[in-house]
Amino acid sequence: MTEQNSPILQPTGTGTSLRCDLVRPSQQEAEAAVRTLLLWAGDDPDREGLLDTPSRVARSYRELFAGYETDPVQLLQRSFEEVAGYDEMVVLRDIRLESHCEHHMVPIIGRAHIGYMPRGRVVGISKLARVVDAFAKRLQIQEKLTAQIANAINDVLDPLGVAVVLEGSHQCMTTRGVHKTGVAMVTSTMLGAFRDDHATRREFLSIINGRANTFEG
Ligand SMILES: Nc1nc2c(ncn2[C@@H]2O[C@H](COP(=O)(O)OP(=O)(O)OP(=O)(O)O)[C@@H](O)[C@H]2O)c(=O)[nH]1
Ligand SMILES: [Zn+2]
Repeated sequence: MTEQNSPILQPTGTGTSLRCDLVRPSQQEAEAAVRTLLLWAGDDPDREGLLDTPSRVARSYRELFAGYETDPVQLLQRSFEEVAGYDEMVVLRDIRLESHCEHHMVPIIGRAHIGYMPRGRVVGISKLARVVDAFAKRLQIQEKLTAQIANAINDVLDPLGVAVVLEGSHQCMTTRGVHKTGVAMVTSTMLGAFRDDHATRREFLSIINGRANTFEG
């Protein structure tokens, strides 16, 4: 099924706008779907412990997939020009990453590292972490997530360059399927100076590698 005709809300293109032509089912319909899955798993949705599970899962989905409600462009709109001529790279490393893979709907846990070379304007650093969440709290593959974060920062801030590196542990590989633990998927998108200038890229990579490289998957 292609992105064009997929019946779920999802980002288009490089990923800052959402399809709005899709109708969200009611809470009641979502709960009925969870009930069906409980039966499918082989359990009894009417036993005491599972009675509230459909409504909990529906609420939990709102939280886990809150990124569909967030506009990353808006998050990056507020920037500051009073930086006393600061024109070196800004790096935010080890941003906790929590996402869900679009194939199995199980967690991807890891870290994001973001660098950019400001062109006279900087953004509040928490906004970079919020942009990670805006895209991560959707159904994702890691390559697309990486590109979306980098492209959003590049499009809105128009910096001299952007670098995004993600390290992710995919639970669809650790708790099911091939069952390989301790595997990190590493993806990167380098734009502008980080793509064209080897020294800039090296400086960024040495900054993000200057610490213990472990995370809980
Ligand atoms: N490239 C990429 N692959 C991913 C990502 N997350 C999960 N996958 C892979 O997506 C693939 C889906 O493959 P399928 O053969 O359709 O699904 P499956 O039968 O459940 O595959 P197994 O996981 O091998 O059991 C698997 O190889 C996953 O490891 C991701 O972020 N990027
Ligand atoms: Zn998966």
